[in-house]
Amino acid sequence: MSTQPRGPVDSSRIPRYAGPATFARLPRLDEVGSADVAVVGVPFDSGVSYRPGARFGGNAIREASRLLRPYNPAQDASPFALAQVADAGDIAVNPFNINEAVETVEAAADELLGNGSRLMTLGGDHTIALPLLRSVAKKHGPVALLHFDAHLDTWDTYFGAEYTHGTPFRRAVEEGILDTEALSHVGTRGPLYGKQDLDDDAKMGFGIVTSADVYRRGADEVADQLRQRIGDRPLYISIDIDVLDPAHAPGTGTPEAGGMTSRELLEIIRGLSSCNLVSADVVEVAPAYDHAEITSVAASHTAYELTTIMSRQIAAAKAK
Ligand SMILES: N=C(N)NCCCC(=O)O
Ligand SMILES: [Zn+2]
Ligand SMILES: [Zn+2]
Repeated sequence: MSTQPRGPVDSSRIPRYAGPATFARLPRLDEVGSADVAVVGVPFDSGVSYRPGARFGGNAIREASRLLRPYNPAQDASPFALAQVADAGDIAVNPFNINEAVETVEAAADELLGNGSRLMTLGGDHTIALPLLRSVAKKHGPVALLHFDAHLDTWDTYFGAEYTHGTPFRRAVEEGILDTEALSHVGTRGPLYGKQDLDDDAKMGFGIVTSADVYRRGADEVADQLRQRIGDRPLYISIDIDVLDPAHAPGTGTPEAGGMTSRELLEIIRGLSSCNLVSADVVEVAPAYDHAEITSVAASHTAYELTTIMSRQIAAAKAK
């Protein structure tokens, strides 16, 4: 882009609580024409196995993101000046037909990615990671996956349904859209259906860094290990906000005790800033169970760090 990116509304002139919410008060995509990073919402939660409400997650994250500021000291970058980041609004998905919804998300992602954007998707339940990965793989080939979640999400079916929030990554492995040399779950914990869940997961190629591992080894060491595994492969990061302890993210549908702190999550992400991040999602924010925006604030900062990584890389590529 020859012109300077258009950044967020200036919160020193227009109070940050005024006006309709876009992510980080950024311009809408239709105001700037095209974007290097498109922030897109997917208000869909028909794939959940327990508490519903993640369909409201994207807008809750946008509301909570009003307080984000333009300079990110943790990555020494001004993400919205380095690249054009814009809010692409929501993908209008059918809440009554999961298969159709999955197709709609894939088609919408194809269009945004086809216009040269990287995607920062705000969920929505975790079902939507599958069509997003399909779309990213069409562009980049099989991608490395870093999956932050309390859950494996490699289960097979629920009530006979193959597209649910507990099954996206098994489907993705079956479809050959993931690089099975570089698949990791981070933050896993809690009861499973049986030991077989772990055996199946390992056969698919996943490595696991549990929530307890993060606590014992610390964020820097975990990030180092993940970076080595990923190398320079195109990377997709999928963040289920229930990776955080319910104290840090009460507003979610399937909470599990013993999770990571938001500080640990943010520090691990920052430690991945040199990775080739091609797109990312933050999912499973269900504001009806939230208090004082605890969960949506954590999610907005998570998306901010991910966006910063993408913007820095876009700027570095343009400078070459
Ligand atoms: N992806 C999330 N958040 N949860 C999956 C839980 C699936 C289950 O109920 O066993
Ligand atoms: Zn989960
Ligand atoms: Zn999940």
